[in-house]
Amino acid sequence: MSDFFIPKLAVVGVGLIGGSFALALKEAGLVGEVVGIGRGRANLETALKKGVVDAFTHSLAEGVAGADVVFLATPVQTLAKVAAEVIPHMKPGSVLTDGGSVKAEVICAIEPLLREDIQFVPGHPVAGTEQSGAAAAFASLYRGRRCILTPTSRTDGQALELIKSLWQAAGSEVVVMTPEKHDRVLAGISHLPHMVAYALVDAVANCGGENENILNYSAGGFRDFTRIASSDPTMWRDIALSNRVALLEVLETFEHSLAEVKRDICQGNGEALYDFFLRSKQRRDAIV
Ligand SMILES: NC(=O)c1ccc[n+]([C@@H]2O[C@H](COP(=O)([O-])OP(=O)(O)OC[C@H]3O[C@@H](n4cnc5c(N)ncnc54)[C@H](O)[C@@H]3O)[C@@H](O)[C@H]2O)c1
Ligand SMILES: O=C(O)C(=O)C[C@]1(C(=O)O)C=C[C@@H](O)C=C1
Repeated sequence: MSDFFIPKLAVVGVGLIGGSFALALKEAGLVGEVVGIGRGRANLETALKKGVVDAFTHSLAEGVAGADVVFLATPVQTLAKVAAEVIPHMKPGSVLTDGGSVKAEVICAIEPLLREDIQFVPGHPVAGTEQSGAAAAFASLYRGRRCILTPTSRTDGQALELIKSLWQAAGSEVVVMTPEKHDRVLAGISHLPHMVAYALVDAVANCGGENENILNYSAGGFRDFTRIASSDPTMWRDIALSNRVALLEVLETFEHSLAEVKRDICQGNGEALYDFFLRSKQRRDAIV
């Protein structure tokens, strides 16, 4: 048995992220019992049936009692509230961690709530799909992906190593960075693309006029580009609001890029358009 076996894991919010974490650790043989905590009974029953959790409860206090690790996987703007309810009931020596997509605001809200005898390791698996709920969870979600951990000066080194080992066991490469850098990077590579995808669907839906839904003619290009616009609106509302400063900055940069394309089209400047498209093609080709 590994020296970081977790006898009891509590997962608050048994959806895509929390459920997949539980499944990955179960598959790796690193957890004993998994208790799921949530609000919707049907989702928790699905989780139980799929073997994502071994038991579930609607009570945060009951669910986290005796747990060695508590993983928070609810929408970003609920994390601090959930943490406030969970922390008083956690076992001394246990570790609290999370999978929220925004870090600085969440950490600022959670750290003052911590007790001396529990540790907090903020994290974010950079992996997901446009699906949500326990039905969407799968054990290999994190395989070959990155997980970013954002420790602060208050984060305990041993707890950080434990959570790092768990994500590695789930198949992820673990990267450590500051919460502020995390939020800037994610604003660009994740939050902006989701805003653009939602806006694109809206814009194209409005292009056909009142009597025609031109989305019905959409093919590969539109569907590939907008897959992520099928993501959960609650999750993305929370991310947009919690990372508003970094997101507004990248939205402005995006507006400049779009304005450049628009200007070159307007001026019939084929050379500039070609150079612009080539530069972007080369940059994208280099990462896929
Ligand atoms: N979906 C992704 O691609 C992705 C990737 C990385 C991180 N994240 C982050 O992980 C977290 C969970 O996302 P997800 O995709 O698993 O969402 P999800 O909707 O699949 O699961 C979230 C679960 O939390 C439950 N929940 C909501 N509020 C709650 C509360 N107050 N108390 C208890 N349970 C509550 C919901 O009922 C749901 O079952 C979010 O913070 C999200 O930003 C998502
Ligand atoms: O692949 C997807 O559907 C995702 O949206 C996953 C994705 C992203 O890559 O932007 C979304 C949000 C996260 O916090 C991390 C990953």
